[in-house]
Amino acid sequence: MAQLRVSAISFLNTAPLMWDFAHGNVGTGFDVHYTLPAQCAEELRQGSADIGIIPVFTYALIPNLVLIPDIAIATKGVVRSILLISKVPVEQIKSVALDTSSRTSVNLTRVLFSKFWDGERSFISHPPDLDQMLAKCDAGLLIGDPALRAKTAGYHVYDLATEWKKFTGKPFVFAVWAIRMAALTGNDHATKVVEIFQRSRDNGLKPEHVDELAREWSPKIGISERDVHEYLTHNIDYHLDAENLEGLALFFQYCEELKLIEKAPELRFLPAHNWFSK
Ligand SMILES: C=C(O[C@@H]1C=C(C(=O)O)C=C[C@H]1O)C(=O)O
Repeated sequence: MAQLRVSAISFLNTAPLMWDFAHGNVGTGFDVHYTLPAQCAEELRQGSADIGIIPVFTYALIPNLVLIPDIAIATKGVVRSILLISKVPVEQIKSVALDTSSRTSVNLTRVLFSKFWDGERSFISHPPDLDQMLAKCDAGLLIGDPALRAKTAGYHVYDLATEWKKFTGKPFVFAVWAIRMAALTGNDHATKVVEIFQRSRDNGLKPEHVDELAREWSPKIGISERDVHEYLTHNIDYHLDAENLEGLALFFQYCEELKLIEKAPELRFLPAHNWFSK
């Protein structure tokens, strides 16, 4: 039986989701590798990966994907790792350098400027290097670990999930586990995928495992164990509950309005029971 190729994200925020994979508790059915969000989506699009924790924006662009229910990288409020860092207050920003790793937050930035921050700005894509970004533009968007590490003293810092919540009253969803339908048909592991990925998330979020992740990641990111702990338990929300789905629906609606996507996609979920027959 072929292994399912899993494209995972190398950022701290996905570490709880990957707990069982990192600790060998899922058997041999999965071939996991780690990359950046934009590349993760690209691998699913090309078919070089079967399952990926894709930027949710790209779900609207890639056909024939299904989602694993109730798992997300989301936030109900402050996210801490999606930052617009600016030399000037937001109303005065004319140009923005957007992190090349991102597909969701770059479009969240466009939505916030268009709908709530008074119109058009110029955008360029740029690798996540804050000094270089701010040498070229008024502001830079950083996501993930580079945002957690960024030295922001002296700049105006906008947490984009906080801004989204301020304007819409809703949570924000950044990433979801998506599967190429074609990869599941006839694969022995297909029937267990939902259970395996949800269990891995639940194990990763057990208090003793969050403590372990905090010890492991604190020196890697250069923030305190307490901050890592807080980030994984309070900032990031790992569930795709009804409230998060509402936030997601509104984001897709705005993306459609602004013609960033052709049409807000219908969300299709993999059922948790034995659905695929061999
Ligand atoms: C909250 C985050 O969500 C990320 C943001 C993404 C994006 O902007 O495309 C994609 C995947 C997520 O890992 C983060 O990494 O900081």
